[in-house]
Amino acid sequence: MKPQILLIEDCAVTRFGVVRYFSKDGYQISEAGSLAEATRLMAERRFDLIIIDVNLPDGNGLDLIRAEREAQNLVPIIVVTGAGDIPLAVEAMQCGADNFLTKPLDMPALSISLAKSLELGTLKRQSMARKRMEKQLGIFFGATPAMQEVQQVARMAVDNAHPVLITGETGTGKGMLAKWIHQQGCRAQYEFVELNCSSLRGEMLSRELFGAQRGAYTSADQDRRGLVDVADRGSLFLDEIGDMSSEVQAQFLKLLEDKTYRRLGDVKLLKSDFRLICATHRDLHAFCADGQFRQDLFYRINLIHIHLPPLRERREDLPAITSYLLNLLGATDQVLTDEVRGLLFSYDWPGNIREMRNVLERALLLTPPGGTLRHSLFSCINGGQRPCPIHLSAEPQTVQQVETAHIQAVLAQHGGNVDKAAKALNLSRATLYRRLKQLRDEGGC
Ligand SMILES: Nc1ncnc2c1ncn2[C@@H]1O[C@H](COP(=O)(O)OP(=O)(O)OP(=O)(O)O)[C@@H](O)[C@H]1O
Repeated sequence: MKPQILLIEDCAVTRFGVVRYFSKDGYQISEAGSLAEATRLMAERRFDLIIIDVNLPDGNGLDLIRAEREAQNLVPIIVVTGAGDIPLAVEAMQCGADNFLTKPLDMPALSISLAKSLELGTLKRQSMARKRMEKQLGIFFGATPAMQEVQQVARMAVDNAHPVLITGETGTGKGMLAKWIHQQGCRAQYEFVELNCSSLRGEMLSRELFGAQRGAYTSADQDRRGLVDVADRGSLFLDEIGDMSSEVQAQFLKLLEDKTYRRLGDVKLLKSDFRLICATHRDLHAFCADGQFRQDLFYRINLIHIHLPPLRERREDLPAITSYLLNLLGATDQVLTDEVRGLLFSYDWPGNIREMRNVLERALLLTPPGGTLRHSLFSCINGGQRPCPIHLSAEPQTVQQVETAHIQAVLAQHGGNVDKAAKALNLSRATLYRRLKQLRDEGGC
């Protein structure tokens, strides 16, 4: 990606010289002859560096520097002043400019300053991204073959720019995985922009995505950037894409195909280079079949598909996930007894990892200092109703149902410990794993 530079300078000759000199070095330079023009360009696009003259026909460049820094914008700024304006240059540095040069411009000196400031900008963004990342939770993958595959595909997704579609029930970690993919990749220093498509309908959703020009609708008193623009060079995460209304689906498909879009009420075509990650708990195949979701859009977003299995289909991971979450919640001293493991194992976790985290959090609050989780867990799972131990029903059952129930009961009895359960069932560990997988594939486990 070419570094995008905004040159704000009212002298056309100086602009011409700078553009000619730096375009051959692989920089993409946009020109503005006034503050108003600069503000318009900055509303449309993100720049990696700004070169600004202090005295402009419609105002003072210092005001722009102040506004950028107040808005916590880290873009590096180089100030250009006349030789006699040194006090102004000092003031510009106090306002947050990164460097200054005097006119007439010495191009090799500007070239060095440009390279250094760009490097500084990258370092600042990386440090911000690292801080953001540190605040976020780590992600737990798990050791079951299904989750190993998830991890493998997710790693492959990190290394390329194709759209990713993450499916799975609520609370399985779709949002977390989307963030993880963004943070591991080369776009991590730019924004991760998240939008839940089920929360907004029709025009509201397209306004949010594509932005709007001033006057496009009654309360639009200024130009508004869309999230597609904010995600430029970063990632755009569209959660619950299955709920996107059909008119927005058509607009979004056009953006993916043409790589351009228009703000609401605007005629100008805009560009944004974002990495697309989508998630849904819906069955998009079924949605396509009954016309609720566009097949062509589905093909576009489904290049890399990652399905996160629900917790009940990977019970073998339960003890490790529990320990992981307890660590995360600061309860490193809690020991998982076989009884607690059995309890966790005998519940289906319809809310998946989110529910498990909430249950553990609540249980820890109810546990007296130095106490064990046991009793509080019983009251927190399943709204205080102790989960029933798995037992054979009085209804007639198939052999497969009986076998499934028996395997689950034995695993629960041994706190999800596959070794112990296999011994009790007189099976080898490998056979038990194979049997579990087989029952799952048949929809029994
Ligand atoms: N792999 C994981 N490792 C650690 N914690 C997880 C993991 N997956 C989910 N969680 C926990 O569950 C919570 C919910 O995760 P997330 O929002 O990513 O799920 P989701 O599948 O996107 O849910 P929804 O479909 O309801 O939006 C997270 O905030 C985190 O606490």
